[in-house]
Amino acid sequence: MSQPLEPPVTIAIDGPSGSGKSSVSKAVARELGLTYLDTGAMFRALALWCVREGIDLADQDAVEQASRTFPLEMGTDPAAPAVHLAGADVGPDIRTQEVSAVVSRVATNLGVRAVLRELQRDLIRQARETGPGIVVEGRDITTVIAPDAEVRVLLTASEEARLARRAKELYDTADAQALAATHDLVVRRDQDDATVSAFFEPADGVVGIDTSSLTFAQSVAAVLDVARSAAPQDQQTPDGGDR
Ligand SMILES: Nc1ncnc2c1ncn2[C@@H]1O[C@H](COP(=O)(O)OP(=O)(O)O)[C@@H](O)[C@H]1O
Ligand SMILES: Nc1ccn([C@H]2C[C@H](O)[C@@H](COP(=O)(O)OP(=O)(O)O)O2)c(=O)n1
Repeated sequence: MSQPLEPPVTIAIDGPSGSGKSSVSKAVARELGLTYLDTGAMFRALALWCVREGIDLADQDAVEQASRTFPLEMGTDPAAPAVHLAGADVGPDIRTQEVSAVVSRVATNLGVRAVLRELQRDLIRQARETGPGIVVEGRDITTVIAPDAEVRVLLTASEEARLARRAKELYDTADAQALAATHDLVVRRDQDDATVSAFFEPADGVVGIDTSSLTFAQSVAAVLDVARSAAPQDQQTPDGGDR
């Protein structure tokens, strides 16, 4: 039997759009009794805030300034991961196609990334100080935000599988029309996002899991297997070879 995970633990999960990050991360957090942070929701909330405040997304300095002051509150309960702006629940608002279409403009702003990086690290630190740990998902968690996480996973899936999942989610079908409508929200967005983060190939020490031909339950089980077989840090080889 593998070594059990010893708290506090950070499970970092990255991957492209539709690879299963959000749904799998929430399920893993619930199963292991950990909290959950959706870092994509932070970029989405900032994009929504800028749209509502009339801040030009092309004005890099203005958007960076907004990222320092916008009234964001992130919930970390995996059963109900709420996102609030100025006290109002914006969970559904940040996932509209309007926000999805522009969020990469905010996420590719390097000033914004530096500001949100500190917020994300603070939330991880708090979770580790006050509980057994956290599952954090995004594009650069395994590489930039928490490269020292006890468990690091990159979820991937073929473009075809990812498009079909998103189309089914949005249009309840993956017919040709739905796939075409989803293309911009998945493929174009990933191309843009990949200019500032590397999330198509696992970095050194990161376990890659291809979910293309897995069911949702199998994807969750695969990540739980990786988590449960991660040896405590002090028992790992210097090059992380036993991850
Ligand atoms: N094998 C699978 N692994 C993960 N998610 C899957 C799988 N098959 C279908 N899905 C579905 O794909 C959709 C996209 O998953 P999501 O977690 O939103 O991805 P991401 O956060 O990476 O964009 C969800 O509706 C999810 O339930
Ligand atoms: N750590 C992160 C998380 C998300 N992003 C970007 C990538 C996406 O365009 C947006 C929204 O991310 P989100 O994970 O919600 O996207 P999807 O679940 O794939 O639709 O933010 C990022 O650049 N870095």
